[in-house]
Amino acid sequence: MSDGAAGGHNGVERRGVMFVLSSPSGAGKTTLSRMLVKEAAGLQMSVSATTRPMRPGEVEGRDYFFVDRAKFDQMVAAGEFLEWANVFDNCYGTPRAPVEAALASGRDVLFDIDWQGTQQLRSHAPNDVVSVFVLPPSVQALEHRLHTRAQDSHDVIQGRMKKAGDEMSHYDAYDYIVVNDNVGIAFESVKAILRAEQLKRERQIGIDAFVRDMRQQLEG
Ligand SMILES: Nc1ncnc2c1ncn2[C@@H]1O[C@H](COP(=O)(O)OP(=O)(O)OP(=O)(O)O)[C@@H](O)[C@H]1O
Ligand SMILES: Nc1nc2c(ncn2[C@@H]2O[C@H](COP(=O)(O)O)[C@@H](O)[C@H]2O)c(=O)[nH]1
Repeated sequence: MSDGAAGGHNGVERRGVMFVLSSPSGAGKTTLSRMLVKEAAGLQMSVSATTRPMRPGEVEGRDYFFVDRAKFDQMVAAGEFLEWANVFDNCYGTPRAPVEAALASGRDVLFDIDWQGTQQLRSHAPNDVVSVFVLPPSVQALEHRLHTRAQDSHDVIQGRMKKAGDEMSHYDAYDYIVVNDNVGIAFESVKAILRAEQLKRERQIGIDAFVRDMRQQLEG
């Protein structure tokens, strides 16, 4: 799925996509994001900062930048976030600098963020954001996934289940909806959306010159 240098498709310069996945907690965003980053060369995961405690198995700088509330507030005040929000009583924010650097070098960026963050990103960059809402196949499957992930306490899981309905109510602000029942099929769907969005004419900013050059060769 690689586009090669500078995000170009067959040598045509292209604007990077800001590819957002949101869902109720446990529907499978992190799973799908990891699969996508492995397969889609040129796609960079945005690593958020959070005040949430680290889960077993999480790695600083890979899963999140784990910071305390004072540091988070300082980052907000310094304008270091592209967006930030309070989710499940913790703060989460997208560091601005890595995203801007990736987009400037022609890479696509993948965001695993909630609906509030998506709204903020969309207001900053309406033409670059492509958003996908991931739904679980059922409420029972969602709860089962949160339990089998086995990384949160019973109380945390109950809290997230209580808020799942609220999170889901924002599905209609998203460009695409993917039901994550079979993970392989959901992955193929998300990958197809990214590919189609990369190929949109308006994102292929080098296409005019590319066609002009060929026409000149044909005419000359
Ligand atoms: N299609 C699927 N079928 C069965 N289990 C799945 C499927 N997709 C993901 N899972 C499992 O469900 C659990 C939750 O998935 P994941 O952590 O990716 O969710 P998430 O949406 O990122 O949650 P959060 O918002 O809390 O970070 C994980 O244990 C994952 O392996
Ligand atoms: N608005 C933002 N939401 C974010 C960001 N990073 C993660 N999230 C969302 O928070 C919840 C909970 O995540 P978890 O890792 O504690 O399970 C989930 O919906 C994420 O998508 C962010 O930078 N901004």
